[in-house]
Order: sequence, then structure tokens, then C-alpha cells
Amino acid sequence: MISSKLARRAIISPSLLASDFAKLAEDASNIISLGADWLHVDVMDGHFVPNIAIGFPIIKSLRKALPDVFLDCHMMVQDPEKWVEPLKEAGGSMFVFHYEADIEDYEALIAKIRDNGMRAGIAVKPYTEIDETIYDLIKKDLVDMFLVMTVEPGFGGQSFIEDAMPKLKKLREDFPHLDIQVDGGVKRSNMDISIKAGANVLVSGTGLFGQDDAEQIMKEMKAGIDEVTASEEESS
Ligand SMILES: O=C(CO)[C@H](O)[C@H](O)COP(=O)(O)O
Ligand SMILES: [Fe+2]
Repeated sequence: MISSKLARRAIISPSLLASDFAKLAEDASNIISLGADWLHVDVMDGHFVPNIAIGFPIIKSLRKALPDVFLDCHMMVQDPEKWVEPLKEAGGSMFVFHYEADIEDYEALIAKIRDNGMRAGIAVKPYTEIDETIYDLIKKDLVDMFLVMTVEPGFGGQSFIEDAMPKLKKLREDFPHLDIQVDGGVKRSNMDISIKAGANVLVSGTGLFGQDDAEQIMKEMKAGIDEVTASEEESS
């Protein structure tokens, strides 16, 4: 079925990578009280990406501080299979692995994630093609969310790569009900591009954290989502 209609109204998952780690729980609960839907947690292993960010003991503390929040965990790790149980034990809600990582059997990895009570997501870097293997996994209903990266993974604060939009648009046309996330350089000023292409889960790090007017930005982002959604519905 081909349709450009959004799967549902877009939601916001602020990336904690841009928060102040010395007051992580406070920053996390503030952003939730401003209207964030999920929290995006970037886990890096120093191999898949040349950086190290949030690890399992920190996620465990975050889960303790915020028992009911959905923790959308972006696993930038070379060997995802190894980290499924640690993430489950730490309290992750969704395990999003990279298609480009070392994975022998995608279906087995997804089964393991789901058997551990988490949602399973697949991420691709901005210039990775969405190929037949990915299409098959989505058609078999094995992908709870698909993440299209709009920066090269590893660091916050980079510029949005618009070149990733055509493949996102095609994915939305082919899968009207799939949750599709964008992550990297997404801000109030450019988020319409991703929503119009079909994204319905928006990650924003430096666009929200550390901003004096985060409350106002969050309001504007929500209003922007409503506007784009309404105009999409009108034209469909
Ligand atoms: O996965 C990531 C980096 O690899 C981050 O989630 C992403 O960069 C969000 O931060 P910003 O909005 O500042 O780009
Ligand atoms: Fe991320």
C-alpha cells in the first residue's frame, strides 16, 4: 500500500546526550514535564562510533528516578547481541540496534530483544541504503521502529543531513503505519522537513537541552507538529 499519511501524530524524544550529566535526573524529569513523550538514550561503545556516552549503571539510575518513562535506547555498539540482557536489566524500553553493526542473524537478535521484554528498532546511518533485508524484516512485522540517522552517529550538535530524507519518504510511502524516527541535528527550525517526509518520532538533543527557552521551544515544536499533521490530513 502506498500512502504519504503519517502513521500517527509525531512525538518528541529528547536526546539526553545533550543534557547536563551532573544533574541527569533533574534534566530528564524537567523535559518530561515540559511535554516530552519519550527519552532518547545514546549508548556508545567506542568501537561502532568513536565516542563513549551513557552506560548501563546510568540507565539503571535513570530508570529508578523515572520509573514510568519510555527509554528509547539508541545502541551505537558493534556487537548488539551482547548488550540485550544488560539493557533489559538496566530498564531500557526499546533496543534500537544499527543495521551496520556485526549481526549474524537479524531475526534472532530481534527475538532476543523482544523475549527480554523490550521493543526492537533498527537504525541506519544517513547514507546506508534501506535494502531488501530490511524490507523483509519490516514486512514480517519484526521492526517496532525504524531510525533514519540524520547525522553520522557518535556526537551531538552536528548539522542535519537532508540527504537522508528521500529514503525516509520512500519508507513512509511503503509502510504507512511504521514508527519512523529521525535523530541528529533535528531542531524546531528544521523539524518540518522530517515530519513532511514521514517521520513520527523526533529526537532532538542540543535543540532542547541547554537552551534558556526550552519550555518555549517545546511548545513551538508541539504546535509545529500539529500544524504539519493538520495540513497533511487536509491534503490526503
Ligand atoms: O545519536 C546521536 C548522536 O550519535 C544523538 O541522539 C543525536 O546526535 C542527538 O543530538 P543532536 O540533536 O544534538 O544532534
Ligand atoms: Fe541517538
